[in-house]
Amino acid sequence: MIEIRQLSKKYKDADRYSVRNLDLTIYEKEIFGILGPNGAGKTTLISMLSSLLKPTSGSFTIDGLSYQNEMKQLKQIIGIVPQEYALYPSLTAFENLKYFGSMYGLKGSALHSKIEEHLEILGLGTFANKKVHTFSGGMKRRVNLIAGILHRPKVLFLDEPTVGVDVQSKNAIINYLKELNQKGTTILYTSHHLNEAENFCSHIAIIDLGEIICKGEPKTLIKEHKEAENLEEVFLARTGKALRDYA
Ligand SMILES: Nc1ncnc2c1ncn2[C@@H]1O[C@H](COP(=O)(O)OP(=O)(O)OP(=O)(O)O)[C@@H](O)[C@H]1O
Repeated sequence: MIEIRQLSKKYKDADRYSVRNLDLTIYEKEIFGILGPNGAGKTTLISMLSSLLKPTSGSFTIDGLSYQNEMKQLKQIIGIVPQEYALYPSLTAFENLKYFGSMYGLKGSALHSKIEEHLEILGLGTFANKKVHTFSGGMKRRVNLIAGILHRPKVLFLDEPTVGVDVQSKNAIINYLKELNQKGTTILYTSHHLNEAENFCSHIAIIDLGEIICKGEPKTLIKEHKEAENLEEVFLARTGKALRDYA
């Protein structure tokens, strides 16, 4: 489904690669977690795959479509939920979602009922006509999520979709994503919540300094690390305890 070959990114004027010669295959219907310390290259990787950032070298295909030659078709089959809210604060939740839906060619009563349905599922039905700047962080995260999936993408990219939200919102978001996955959406997400990733992901890769240092099913990785009882302990065993500060 997603074939990544020798993908690299070096930002202008940077003295090191943020993603380096990365090879990875993600299969259809997987929930794949990209985990790693601060500055490991998670956002850089997901931004390249979701066509927000141009790779320095290497290639990838999504559902057989190449980012170099078939970008237009590729953009139609992916959904993006970025780390920063991509919402207009002075518009209502409904108006925001109408705008995002129309960007994907959705319109009329079909779009309206889709928006209402999703707002309802994510507990925002009664807030449809309230301006987004009045929303809490958890409410904004849920609207941000709906904006990325209204067009029913085959592949969904999410960059830390549960950062800064309470347990209830996190629960609603994760359950909703599981449902989408069961209906056939392949999910690639980044997170620092290793407990969440352990339960949510079918497969994970830990990256550090732009390279994959281990990958597999969470349960298998925990078994392979004799000293580890959970994914967080695998993570610390593989990435160490040193702080990661780069500028
Ligand atoms: N626009 C940019 N220009 C230069 N360097 C950048 C830019 N964006 C990111 N970097 C650098 O690239 C590296 C990878 O950053 P990236 O944001 O991809 O990491 P991350 O794993 O998502 O980190 P975090 O967990 O903190 O979000 C870091 O060293 C960062 O400083």
